[in-house]
Amino acid sequence: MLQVTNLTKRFGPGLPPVVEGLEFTVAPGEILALLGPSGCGKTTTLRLIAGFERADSGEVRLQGHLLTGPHTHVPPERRGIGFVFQDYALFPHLSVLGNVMFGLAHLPPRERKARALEVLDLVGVTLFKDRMPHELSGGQQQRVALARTLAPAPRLILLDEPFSNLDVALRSTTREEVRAILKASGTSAVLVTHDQEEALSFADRLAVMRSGRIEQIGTPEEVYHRPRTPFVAQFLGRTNLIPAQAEGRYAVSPLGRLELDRACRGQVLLSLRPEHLELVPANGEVSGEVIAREFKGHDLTYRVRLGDAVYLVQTDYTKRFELGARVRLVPREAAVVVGSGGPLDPEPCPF
Ligand SMILES: Nc1ncnc2c1ncn2[C@@H]1O[C@H](COP(=O)(O)OP(=O)(O)OP(=O)(O)O)[C@@H](O)[C@H]1O
Repeated sequence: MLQVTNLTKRFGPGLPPVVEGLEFTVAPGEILALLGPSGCGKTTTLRLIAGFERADSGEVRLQGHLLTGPHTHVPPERRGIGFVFQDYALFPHLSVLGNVMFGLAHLPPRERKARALEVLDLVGVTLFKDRMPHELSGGQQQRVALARTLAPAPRLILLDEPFSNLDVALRSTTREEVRAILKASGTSAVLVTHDQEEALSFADRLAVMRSGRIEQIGTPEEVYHRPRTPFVAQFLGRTNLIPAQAEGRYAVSPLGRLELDRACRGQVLLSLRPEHLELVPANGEVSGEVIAREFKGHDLTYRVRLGDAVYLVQTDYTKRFELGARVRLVPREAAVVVGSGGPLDPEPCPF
């Protein structure tokens, strides 16, 4: 559906690129999330795809048609792409129905109304069709904004932090609903967010961006469980980064002998998430000390000092260890190799 090739953008001569050499595709009906810290170029990428910004180099194609290229810049209104912004941007002087009909000016009046009612029904706000935007809750306004974007049946929808103005509870339900609506209508989408949980739960695939580049792209499970760099491992939730000496499928580490997710040799940096470690009472072996405990309702997170390092371990709420308890850290999963140990590696891992 969407193909982005080698896309690069600078905001001035001599300035570093804000987006550099971006490459990704979005399949028909697929939802891709662009995730990354503030300022890494997510919104600029969306604006380049929408045509609000001109690229310095690279291509954007929709269903094979060139929209952005060396000598091509199709204007935003002729791209067949919908856009949902963070602040909904509903027209305050138009009713819900009026807002949704606005983007359908090309249709005869009767068809406009019928199509608007159809999408209002799809997003579940038909009851509010005659209300003004200020008479709706944030979540309802967001659904109307989505209806307005869906009404002209765009081939692709770009969503820029669309849930960030909603409170936590409304946010997750609206997110689920919007995902279901996109799936029901078979619309492809690119979502920009800096919220890891949102990207993991909303997207079919996600791209983790850093300083204008994609550091890793894959399904949420792949990127979460098999991060390929320390940055990706740390950005997608909490993790323990552990230096170790690899020898095939195992490594010697401060936690003892660890199984690795792939064969490697030499100094490596490993990632083990807090939920992939278990705490066991120690009986004289090499042990760590529980130095902090954080109760989070359904689970507990412990901080354990072992040697010079402090490790995070997440256990279920039934595992109780007192502060000062001596414990052993036992991995429940293979450690993930996320980096080589440094320039002195005799045979560094191939990344
Ligand atoms: N029109 C512009 N002129 C100059 N610099 C810009 C312009 N738009 C964005 N930038 C810069 O480009 C960089 C990337 O901005 P962008 O908005 O794409 O990041 P982002 O990842 O979406 O961040 P956030 O999560 O904070 O919205 C920032 O350093 C920003 O200041």
